[in-house]
Amino acid sequence: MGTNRANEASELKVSADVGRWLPRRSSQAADWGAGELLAIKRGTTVSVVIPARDEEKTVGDIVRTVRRDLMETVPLVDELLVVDSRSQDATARVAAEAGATVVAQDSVLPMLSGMAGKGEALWKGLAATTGDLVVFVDGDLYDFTSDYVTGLLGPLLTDESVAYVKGFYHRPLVGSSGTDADGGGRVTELVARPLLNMYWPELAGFVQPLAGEYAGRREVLESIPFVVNYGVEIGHLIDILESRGLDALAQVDLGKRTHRHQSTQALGRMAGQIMLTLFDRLERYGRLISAQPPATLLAQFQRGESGHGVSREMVLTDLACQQRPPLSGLRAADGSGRREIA
Ligand SMILES: O=c1ccn([C@@H]2O[C@H](COP(=O)(O)OP(=O)(O)O)[C@@H](O)[C@H]2O)c(=O)[nH]1
Ligand SMILES: O=C(O)[C@@H](COP(=O)(O)O)O[C@H]1O[C@H](CO)[C@@H](O)[C@H](O)[C@H]1O
Repeated sequence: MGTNRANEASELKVSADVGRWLPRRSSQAADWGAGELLAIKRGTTVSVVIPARDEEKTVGDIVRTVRRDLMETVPLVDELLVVDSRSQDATARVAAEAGATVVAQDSVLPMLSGMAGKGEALWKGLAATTGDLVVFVDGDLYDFTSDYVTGLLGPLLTDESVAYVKGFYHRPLVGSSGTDADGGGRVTELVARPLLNMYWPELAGFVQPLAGEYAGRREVLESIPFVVNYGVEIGHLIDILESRGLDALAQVDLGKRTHRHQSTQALGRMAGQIMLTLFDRLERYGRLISAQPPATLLAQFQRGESGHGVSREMVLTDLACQQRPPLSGLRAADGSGRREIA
């Protein structure tokens, strides 16, 4: 099997474009200090948006860290919003007590019927904030530091040709039997990376294409649709590549990222959502025309009362790729010209 490490002389190589992109658009969080960025920031405003569904255990520390380091000590961040994504726990209270502005996902743009999903929370967070630059940080992180935010802002504040920055990190998989130092990112390694390398090899240089920490210019984020479920990240990457080119994208090494892990079956549903998003983009951008559109119903089997002759419970989920339109279109329709339209 033709396998080689990139630094060995061998016939296998990523494309010349990716080879040029990697050193030019990859950096480290340590390259960007909060004080230096504050000096560069001037009139540019920054919003941090945290999508949070049932994150009472972790969201408070993340909020306190952003407030302490990047709003009180160095006022780099102007707005800190937690989007309470239909939580059943004390996420909203914990986030508010820690100093965040909190908005219920379904209360944003209430004229629209609410939808469930991470992408919905992110899109509503974008609508409910006003910053020129928007930083998205997951609410289930255990080792978040404010370097995540300064690292993501660095390329955006120092290079106007950069539109969108993804974090990357080592991703331990923490389980009951111990920690696998690089076992995390299971859907990334098993689904997203292989498919992106097959159909969008221009994106092969992204170390963590599904990273939940990323930042972008508002005008860019408001110009693209948001898949309302876990397909949101892969949808962003493909849409921005197609609309603005690879050089508008960058990535920053944020060190290590530990987060709450979902079950294998939950990741199966996530994988299906990501695949359906990718198939939707394959059709949208003419990279693959399928005679038969993929089905969206996923059947999974769990221990449970017998049925269907297989002595397991069959659990059905519709993974359809539903999406919100670019916010810029809503704003135009709203006619108010107001940046915040929620
Ligand atoms: O419907 C949802 C699903 C997820 N999330 C949040 O999105 C982030 C990433 O989701 P999750 O941890 O479930 O994904 P994973 O990191 O396991 O891939 C977390 O802060 C979740 O609370 C959300 O706000 N709404
Ligand atoms: O990268 C992945 O494979 C998944 C699952 O990570 P783990 O295997 O639980 O470490 O996590 C990411 O994927 C989601 C879909 O794009 C993002 O929304 C999450 O923020 C990100 O953690």
